[in-house]
Amino acid sequence: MYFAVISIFPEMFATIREFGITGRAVTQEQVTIECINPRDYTTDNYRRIDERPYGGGPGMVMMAEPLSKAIEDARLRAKEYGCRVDSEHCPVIYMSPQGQTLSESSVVGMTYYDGMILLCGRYEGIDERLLSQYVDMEVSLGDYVLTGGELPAMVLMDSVIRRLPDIMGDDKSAEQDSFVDGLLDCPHYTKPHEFAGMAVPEVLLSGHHANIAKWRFAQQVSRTQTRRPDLWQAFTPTVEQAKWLEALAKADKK
Ligand SMILES: Cc1cccc(C(=O)NCC2(NC(=O)c3cccc4nocc34)CCCC2)c1
Repeated sequence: MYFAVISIFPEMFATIREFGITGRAVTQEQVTIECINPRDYTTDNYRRIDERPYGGGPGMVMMAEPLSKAIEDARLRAKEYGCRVDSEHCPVIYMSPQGQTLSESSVVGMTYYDGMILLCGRYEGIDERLLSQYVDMEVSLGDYVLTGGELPAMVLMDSVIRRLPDIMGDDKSAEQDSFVDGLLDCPHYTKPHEFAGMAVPEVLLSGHHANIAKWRFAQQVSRTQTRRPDLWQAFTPTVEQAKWLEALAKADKK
């Protein structure tokens, strides 16, 4: 999968290009992450990419021109990489507080793209005419104020990359399965057996896999009910999980 990131701080993206599972995906060429700096598309001596806002007010606004050239170049590179460069297969996504909030379901949808071109804002934002001309989709990480769109872009890329086929391999984490079915995660334990006077729940030492799976599911259910009643409301159990829920309900009645 091809990612082009348009940002004035390309060095930030070493975080996902050089570490962990995303870094391995890049090394193994399952994923390409190209960083494009709009400053390289300026024509003035000061390499301006921002200007004072029309209408006054604090801060600066990112200019349309350099960003438009950067996006055009990103499209060329995406095409060279083999992407079908249109909004269905390689959208221009603006990381923005005005966007749709990122969710696991929208992440899954993005794994079907050939690629994506991610636009990261800084300062007060980007000239609206650039957005209306080039942006296919605005995506937000959530309702809080940040200094830039780079971290949201990395979160989006991380969540998409880990969902691509052949990335997680045998270390596919249980966490992926749990949250995908809309439940919070169960507790995890590892060596040593004792820590700060606390042992490990006996069932996890029993080697009884069915009981262990039931205990973990029960933990996911109770944690979701207590910590995220909104997720619990929306939870739709599989046939298997519905059976386990019945068994749990019966057990609670005893
Ligand atoms: C709730 C709210 C209202 C008004 C402004 C801002 C704000 O933070 N504005 C600053 C910028 N914020 C983000 O890019 C950004 C922020 C948050 C989540 C995101 N998910 O993707 C990109 C995101 C926009 C231009 C430069 C950074 C936030």
